[in-house]
Amino acid sequence: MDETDVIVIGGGTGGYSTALRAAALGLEVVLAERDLIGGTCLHRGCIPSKAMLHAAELVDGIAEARERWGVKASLDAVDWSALTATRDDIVTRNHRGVEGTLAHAGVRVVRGSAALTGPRTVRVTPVTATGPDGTPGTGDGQGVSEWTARRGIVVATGSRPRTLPGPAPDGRRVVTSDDALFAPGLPASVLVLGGGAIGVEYASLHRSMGAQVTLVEAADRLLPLEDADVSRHLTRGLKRRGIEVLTGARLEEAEPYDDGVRATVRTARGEVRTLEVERLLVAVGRAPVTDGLELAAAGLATDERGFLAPADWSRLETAVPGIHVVGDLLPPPSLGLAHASFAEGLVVAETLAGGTPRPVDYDAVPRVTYSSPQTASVGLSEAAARARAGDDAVVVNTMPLTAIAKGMVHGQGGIVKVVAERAAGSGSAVSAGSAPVQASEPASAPAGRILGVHLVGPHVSEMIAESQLIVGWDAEPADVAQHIHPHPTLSEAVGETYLTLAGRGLHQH
Ligand SMILES: Cc1cc2nc3c(=O)[nH]c(=O)nc-3n(C[C@H](O)[C@H](O)[C@H](O)COP(=O)(O)OP(=O)(O)OC[C@H]3O[C@@H](n4cnc5c(N)ncnc54)[C@H](O)[C@@H]3O)c2cc1C
Ligand SMILES: NC(=O)c1ccc[n+]([C@@H]2O[C@H](COP(=O)([O-])OP(=O)(O)OC[C@H]3O[C@@H](n4cnc5c(N)ncnc54)[C@H](O)[C@@H]3O)[C@@H](O)[C@H]2O)c1
Repeated sequence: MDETDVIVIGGGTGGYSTALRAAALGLEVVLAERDLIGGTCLHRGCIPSKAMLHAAELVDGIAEARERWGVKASLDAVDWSALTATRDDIVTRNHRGVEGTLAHAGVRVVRGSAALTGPRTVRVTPVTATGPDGTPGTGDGQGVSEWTARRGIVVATGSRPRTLPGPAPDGRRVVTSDDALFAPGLPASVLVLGGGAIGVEYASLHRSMGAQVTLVEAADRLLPLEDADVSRHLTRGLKRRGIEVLTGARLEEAEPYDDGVRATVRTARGEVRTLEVERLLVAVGRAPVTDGLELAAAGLATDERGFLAPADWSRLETAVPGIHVVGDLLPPPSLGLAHASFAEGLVVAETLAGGTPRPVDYDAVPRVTYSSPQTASVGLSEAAARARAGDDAVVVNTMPLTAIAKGMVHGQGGIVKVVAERAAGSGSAVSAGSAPVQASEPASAPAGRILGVHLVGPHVSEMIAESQLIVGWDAEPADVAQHIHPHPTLSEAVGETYLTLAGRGLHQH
């Protein structure tokens, strides 16, 4: 049995970030990975999907150039194999980069499937499989190894697509987000089941590439965890692009046949619709991965949904002292997002090195959907703010992006919505479409601390960063309003929204 300071199980974003930070703090780290370093995000999630969505944006640009700007351009065809080659090259280069960074940091990567054998011990059994992109992972190439962790063990085994009873994914007609990447091409028609981030992004991608798309969501709105106005404006934007959006709808039956899938959907109004589509893409969430981990050997068990919950959220430490958990294996309020897992990795590594890092503030983690239109949010939705602080304690200011010149240039609609605490002693409320706060009354500016910011529209993924600092630093509109936004940019709409909430509105009326 070999000894090390820290053993990390799983080399996705959660695991490798923990390993890197722990090594940087001088700890000896072993990282066990049974597939490819980089995990879901790099090989089957964030990176390949955003690469394809970038190509989709270029395709949409051709239509916009022709229809709005008089550019005599047309789309001949999308060469799927060229598109996926570029995508895979980006993934491969990132994969090599992360492996190189780990090696440089001195992290020892052991290729194999890890199981707990006690509260401080792990066994790693080699696996022979290569990853989905065919690239072999790195490792020591040794046989079964047994490790004792002097400081602690970090479980970062992530998640996989959740499937439903009914036809199993076959990689061709019924697919998950994993299979959709490696399918030989894009279908002419698709039913996307699930209107969370994956469903919305893949519906958007397929539509850009010319497919007929029906998006079916069981809840009464898309992105049901986001602010209701985000769902509303996103739905409007997707419908404008020709995507059929059915919310409050259920898939009753799906029957694969030679060339596709015959699906029966019950709509919110109780109508039964039969759709024949080339592909059914199931995007109904992700399930935590713990198979082969042998948690019980360390005295651990998952919760009823399969997550490994920490007993101490501030240190992300389980009920067994010294065993920590990061990433998609965590239940809510963790968010199933790569950047949340990076933050969790930092907290756990610094804890294991003897520090007392600030816990992750899940309310302040930005959430982005890279569809067309995009959505980007941070902090509380209006409903959550009202539920937490009370109806009278909240003010809201919403501004359409088309109210500013750059929004008109883009011509895609969208909104900036800011949710804030009502300032003490302020009587007036600001809300969508209401009269602006008078500039002559700056002392009675209605808004205090900013609780949430919600954006829908083009490029808003790149615009959320300032609001993330504003929410994270408990800023008030008056603190922000004096900082000037460049003209003409979409970000001006954010600045103008804060100006109004500070009682100094310029253009908003
Ligand atoms: C289509 C899609 C798009 C996404 N887009 C985004 C996005 O744009 N932005 C964003 O923030 N998030 C996005 N996500 C979510 C993001 O991918 C996850 O939150 C993130 O990958 C979680 O990282 P993790 O380290 O917890 O788990 P994973 O990345 O799943 O890594 C876990 C690793 O553990 C390994 N493992 C499992 N069991 C064992 C074992 N017993 N022994 C050894 N190794 C083991 C696995 O092989 C895997 O490599 C997306 C997800 C999907 C599916
Ligand atoms: N841009 C991003 O940050 C990004 C992109 C993709 C994925 N992710 C993350 O990956 C994870 C998985 O994403 P996801 O979209 O699969 O999961 P999700 O849980 O976010 O959304 C799943 C959706 O499917 C719906 N649903 C469930 N069962 C259904 C059914 N039978 N019929 C119709 N609808 C049904 C749910 O109501 C929900 O809205 C999430 O944590 C997500 O945040 C993030």
